[in-house]
Amino acid sequence: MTEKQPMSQTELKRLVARAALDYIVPGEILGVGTGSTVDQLIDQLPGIRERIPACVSSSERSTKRLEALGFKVLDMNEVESIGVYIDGADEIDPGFAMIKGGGGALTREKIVASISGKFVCIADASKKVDVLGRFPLPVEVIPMAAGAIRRRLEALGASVKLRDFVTDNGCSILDAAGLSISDPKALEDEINSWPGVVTVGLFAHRGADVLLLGTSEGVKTFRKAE
Ligand SMILES: O=C(CO)[C@H](O)[C@H](O)COP(=O)(O)O
Repeated sequence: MTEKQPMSQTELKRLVARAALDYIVPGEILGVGTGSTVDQLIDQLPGIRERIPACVSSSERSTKRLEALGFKVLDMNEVESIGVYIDGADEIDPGFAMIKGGGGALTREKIVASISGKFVCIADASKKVDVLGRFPLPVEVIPMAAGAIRRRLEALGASVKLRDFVTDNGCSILDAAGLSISDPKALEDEINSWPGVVTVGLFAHRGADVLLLGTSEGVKTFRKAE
């Protein structure tokens, strides 16, 4: 008898992406995030094309992929609200606060999420943690402030690296490792208050509403407590 092989991370991502299709409301504009899990989602959207009149995307990368598949991508200024936003995460805690921005799209992700009624997070099981901070926290900054923000993050105990990357907004990203984030809302507020910070990749005030987690036993669905 052949033993069943464990699913690869890519297969888990495909699985949760497929499960997210059920959350798409026919006729509503869809908010589309960024990353390898979302790429799996985008690749499955043509199968339900007739349900999606248009999308709002959180990055040039996702926009290109959506447009290549023939989807209409609206500028966010043309849209007042979005029903459902589907995106991945680098980490998610039991309160549904997330670290995002591993792919560098944190600011636009936060903007699109802010006008979305429901945030559906799609992630493989490795992303679920008890306390945020194992994944380095991305902070998008105005380039001239990078040194000052780095020092402030180091004062919090982080070890900080400047990412070799320019965001879609023409800004820089600092990755702050070694923070154990027990109060994500307070840290989100604090870092966002520093002059020169565009966005911190903590999504605590606007966390996820639904988590679709890809596990070896299949997709597990978690809903945020009211
Ligand atoms: O926040 C993000 C991009 O800015 C992504 O959602 C996050 O990095 C997860 O990516 P992946 O699905 O590739 O693991």
